[in-house]
Amino acid sequence: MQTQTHGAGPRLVQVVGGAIVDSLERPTMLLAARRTAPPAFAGLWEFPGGKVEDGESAEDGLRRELDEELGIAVALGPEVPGPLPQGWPLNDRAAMRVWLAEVRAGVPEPLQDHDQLRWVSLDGDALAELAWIPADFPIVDAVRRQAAR
Ligand SMILES: Nc1nc2c([nH]c(=O)n2[C@H]2C[C@H](O)[C@@H](COP(=O)(O)OP(=O)(O)OP(=O)(O)O)O2)c(=O)[nH]1
Repeated sequence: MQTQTHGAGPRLVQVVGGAIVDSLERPTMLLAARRTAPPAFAGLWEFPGGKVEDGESAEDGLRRELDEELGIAVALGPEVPGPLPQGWPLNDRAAMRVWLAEVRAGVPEPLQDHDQLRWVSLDGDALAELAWIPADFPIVDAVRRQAAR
């Protein structure tokens, strides 16, 4: 697991997540993934991804997690920048960097850590009505704004 310090700031576990869209060129749908564990997060929706390992870049960690969890290879698009150098705050111990991404090989399946995947329109209310992990709501908003550019 990788933790990062920035100046005198706190050590945060670095998590990475994929905002997988149907097309980086013209995004209309986002792939949401429903977690199976731990109990506090089971049944909530998230950006597939996970913790960056020691010696691994954030981007490589994201590619590895998306391969393990969904069985896909992706092309990464722009990062969805958060307020911290480590991306988006998740809790007092972890923050997540998020990239837009497009599937390049494979068909996403819930192989590990999820029991359901769902393509949801970036327009309209359906996305915000999903039961996301609470920390993810501002990220979902930012993804929508970035996808609309
Ligand atoms: N992947 C992911 N994790 C999130 C999101 N939002 C959020 O608060 N988290 C939290 C949940 C976990 O505490 C942490 C990520 O841990 P994880 O369990 O996905 O990491 P991992 O796949 O590397 O799993 P492990 O090795 O610790 O078992 O970040 C999100 O959108 N995606």
